[in-house]
Amino acid sequence: APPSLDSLSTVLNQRMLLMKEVATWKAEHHLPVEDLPREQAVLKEAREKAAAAGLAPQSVDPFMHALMNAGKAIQYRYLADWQSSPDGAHHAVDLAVLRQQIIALDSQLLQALHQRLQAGAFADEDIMWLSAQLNVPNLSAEDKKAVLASLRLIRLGT
Ligand SMILES: O=C(O)C(=O)C[C@]1(C(=O)O)C=C[C@@H](O)C=C1
Repeated sequence: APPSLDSLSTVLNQRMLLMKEVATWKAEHHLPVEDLPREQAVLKEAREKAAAAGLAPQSVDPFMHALMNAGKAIQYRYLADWQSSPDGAHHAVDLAVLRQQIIALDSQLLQALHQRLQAGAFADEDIMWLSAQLNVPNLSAEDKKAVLASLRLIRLGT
C-alpha cells in the first residue's frame, strides 16, 4: 500500500485503541461514555485541521461522526465486558492526556487523507485493504463499514 494509506490505517487503529483507555478512565470516574460538548469540540478542531491540511472542511464531518460513533461503541463493549469480569487494577491514564492524543491523531489522519486524495479518489481495493488492516478489539463490522464509507465523502479543498 502507498505510504499515505499505511499511515491512515496505523493512525485509525491507534485512535480506536485509545478508546479502551478512555473507557478505563470513565469507568473509574463514573462518567458517561457519550460527551456531546466534547464531540462538538473534536469536530470543530477537525474542520480547522482539515482546512489547514487542504481538505474541504465540512466534507470531514461524516468521517468524524463515524469515528466517534465507533469510539463510543468500543467503549460500551469494554464497559459491558468489565461488568462481568473486571479488568483488574489497571491504572487509568488521565482523560485530558488521552484527549490531547486523540486530537493529535486526528491531525495526522487528516494529513494522511490529504496526501492520499491528491493521488486520486479511493479505489475499491484501497477500501478493502483498509478493511483488512482495521483490527482493534471491540470494533464491530458495522462500525468499521461506516468509517470506511465516510472516507469516500472527504474532498480536497479549493
Ligand atoms: O473524549 C472522550 O470522552 C471520548 O470518549 C472520545 C470521543 C472521540 O471519539 O473523540 C468519543 C465519544 C465522546 O462522546 C467524545 C469523544
